[in-house]
Amino acid sequence: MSLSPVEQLKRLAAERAAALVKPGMKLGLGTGSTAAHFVDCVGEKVRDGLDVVCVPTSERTRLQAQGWNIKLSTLDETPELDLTVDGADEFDPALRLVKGGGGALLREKIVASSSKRMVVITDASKEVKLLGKFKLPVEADLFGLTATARKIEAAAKATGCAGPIVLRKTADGGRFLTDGGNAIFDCDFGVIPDADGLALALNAIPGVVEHGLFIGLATAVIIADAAGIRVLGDLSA
Ligand SMILES: O=C(CO)[C@H](O)[C@H](O)COP(=O)(O)O
Repeated sequence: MSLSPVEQLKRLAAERAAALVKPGMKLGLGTGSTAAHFVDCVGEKVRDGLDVVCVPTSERTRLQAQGWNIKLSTLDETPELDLTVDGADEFDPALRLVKGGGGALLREKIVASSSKRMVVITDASKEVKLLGKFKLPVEADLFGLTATARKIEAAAKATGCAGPIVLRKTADGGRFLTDGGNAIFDCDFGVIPDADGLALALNAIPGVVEHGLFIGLATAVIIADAAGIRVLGDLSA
């Protein structure tokens, strides 16, 4: 199957990450079109005899991994992982991420935080100096959504940003629900001048289940562009 140029870059980044996988490892499998290439790479290795056990971050990824006969586990059975590989919607030079474009941010964050290393794979289009080009996904409990949205607005204002907050919809206009049954607000705050402060402020809102700011989780970012592979951070950390 021939891949479009951008899919080729995603595949290249995924292959670099797959080179980190060693027999016996416990892996977290991310969600999204880039992470899907990594699942394919792991699947090919498993087909060739590699023995690993993997925890998927979404039902979508679980189904894809099952298609490859990848041995799957849960964080209840396997609470500590060696390596998680996932995509991102954007990343900054300090390896802070925005994630959740695919709606899997909660499980992605739980899995990444249960992992010794989180390696992000991406093409160069996701690189930013300051986070905020991508609308920040915030996962919220269905109870009291309007009240929660107001608190999110206040948290943004208190940390120097503002903008429309829209409840995510499905393609056919229904309410988008995560694998955990929650809603997602897509927050168009523009540049986020204080991502650390905003993350803390969002953490303090009771109706917020999780948000897409991943801070202090990624240990490396593998970036594929026309010139080849670039790495931010430490792949061995
Ligand atoms: O956070 C995510 C899903 O919740 C994805 O990693 C993110 O949306 C990037 O996806 P893609 O690789 O398709 O651009």
